[in-house]
Amino acid sequence: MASQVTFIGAGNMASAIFGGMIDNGYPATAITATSPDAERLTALAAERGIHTTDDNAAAVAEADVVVLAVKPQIMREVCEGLRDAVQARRPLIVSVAAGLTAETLDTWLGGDLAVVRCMPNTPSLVGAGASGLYANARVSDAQRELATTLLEAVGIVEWVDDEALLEAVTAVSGSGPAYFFLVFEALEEAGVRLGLPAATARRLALQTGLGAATMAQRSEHDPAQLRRNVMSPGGTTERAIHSLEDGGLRELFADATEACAARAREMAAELGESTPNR
Ligand SMILES: NC(=O)C1=CN([C@@H]2O[C@H](COP(=O)(O)OP(=O)(O)OC[C@H]3O[C@@H](n4cnc5c(N)ncnc54)[C@H](OP(=O)(O)O)[C@@H]3O)[C@@H](O)[C@H]2O)C=CC1
Ligand SMILES: O=C(O)[C@@H]1CCC=N1
Repeated sequence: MASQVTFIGAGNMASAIFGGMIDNGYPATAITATSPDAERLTALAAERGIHTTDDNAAAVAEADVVVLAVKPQIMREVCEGLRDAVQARRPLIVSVAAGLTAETLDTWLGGDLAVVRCMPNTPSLVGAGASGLYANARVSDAQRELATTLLEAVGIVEWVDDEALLEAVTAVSGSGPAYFFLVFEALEEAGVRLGLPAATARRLALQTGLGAATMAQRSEHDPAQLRRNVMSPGGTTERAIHSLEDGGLRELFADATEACAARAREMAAELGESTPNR
């Protein structure tokens, strides 16, 4: 029988994950989602066939997995409201919230729980996500598999064995979609400067990004080799790549990801400061 999965919060990230699960054949009747928004719950029940309720604690009573999918700023209040129900049931806790450590969540929920912490990214909303996952010591192999199944419903999953590495995951893939969006913006602007209509430049830039990523995923060659394959000696790409390298592109990415990871650490400290038992 399928594990009972309860989503606390039925917003973008939660609906992407349970939508992906259902599309992959997971029984909708084994899924419950909660929200304070009654209209949203009615629509979700009708469209997806899942159970819905505005009572978080009741939704946890029979759950095998509880996915915490509310904003980090309200997570403490939500967890404290769930504490008794979670301690009575002791389900696997899966959090997709940015910046909150497994230990902080465990403390807010009363302690001694199996907690999986995820860093997803927004392309999960179109089934092309990339998530980094970390499990605390209480998570069993079967629970790891379950967490993998949930997050693989919206993309690829990479496990890290040190929670601090989720900062690196944030720097590469959590925040990463924004880097590529910036590149698309810059490429479109550059195309317009060279005379292309904006719509044409955008379509060409986006399709090129999609094509390059698809090709790199399918190829037996690494991205460096694929890049060299485009760079005919003495040709146009060579000039462009030299210009990007001379402009310090690699160093810019190193600096940007360092800054991102540093901010992830700061945010964890800021959000963790409100931990009751610290
Ligand atoms: N790495 C990344 O890029 C991403 C990370 N995330 C993480 O995912 C989490 C959810 O984000 P996202 O889905 O975008 O946010 P949304 O605002 O779309 O979803 C949060 C949902 O929680 C509901 N909610 C508010 N209060 C409660 C409550 N007390 N009990 C139950 N539900 C409640 C909200 O309802 P209402 O709107 O009515 O208040 C809303 O539907 C965040 O913690 C975020 O950090 C998400 C997206 C990407
Ligand atoms: O920018 C942020 O803080 C969040 C975390 C990763 C992506 N968005």
